[in-house]
Amino acid sequence: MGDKVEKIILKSPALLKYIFETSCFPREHEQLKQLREATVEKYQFWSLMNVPVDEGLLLSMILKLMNASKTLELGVFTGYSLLTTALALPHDGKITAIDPDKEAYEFGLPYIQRAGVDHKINFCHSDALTVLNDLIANGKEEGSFDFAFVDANKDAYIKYHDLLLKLVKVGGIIAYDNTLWFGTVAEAEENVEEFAKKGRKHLLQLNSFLAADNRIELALVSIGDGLTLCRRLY
Ligand SMILES: C[S@@+](CC[C@H](N)C(=O)[O-])C[C@H]1O[C@@H](n2cnc3c(N)ncnc32)[C@H](O)[C@@H]1O
Repeated sequence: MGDKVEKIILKSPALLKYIFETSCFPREHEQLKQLREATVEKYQFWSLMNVPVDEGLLLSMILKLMNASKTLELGVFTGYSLLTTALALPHDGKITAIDPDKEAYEFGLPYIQRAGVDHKINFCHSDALTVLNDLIANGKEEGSFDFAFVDANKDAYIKYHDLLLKLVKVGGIIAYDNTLWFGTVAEAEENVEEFAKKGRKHLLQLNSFLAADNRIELALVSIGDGLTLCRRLY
């Protein structure tokens, strides 16, 4: 399936090359570059799970614009978006990062350490639903997070949404990755390759759900594989 999957939504290779070469690669932090390259070498096809460089730069810009200092990261893998976030937060910033795959996180950890930002990360080797429910149950964390980046199992995004709306402060952002699912959300089901069908269904449900949710302000950005930004209104 590898050759057929293009995660990046922009389908003009020349324009994509131009954007990456002029504005993205020259601005990518050295440790992010090394992490991205090492992830490709080790994980081959699955390295596509790292957020692409242009999306990383956008996430960094958003975090800095909103002066975020406390965030949640659901779905870490080797940590491209995690390192991006850790670099964007102030020295005393804190990230609760959750993933049941500790091995991938540990693969990326030396790059995070070399960037000098590992002290900002609390890695939870767990499933995100458990950690989010625990954070709510402990009674001190509701409304305390500035930002949440959700790039984990797509079948639970709607469940995460209700919990995250409790944990993120009013005015805070919940960002969902892969909301255009290789562009398949706009294709008829019979034209979608088998491996993409399940995810497409979950993302179609999420996109309709978010569009009707009056608790948030919404912007679906066609960058990477689609990034939906939700700002908590009340
Ligand atoms: C697309 S990758 C994350 C990529 C990462 N954001 C990056 O930029 O490198 C998805 C990750 O979600 C994790 N995941 C799967 N199920 C999960 C769950 N229930 N809770 C938290 N993370 C989960 C997987 O182990 C995988 O590492």
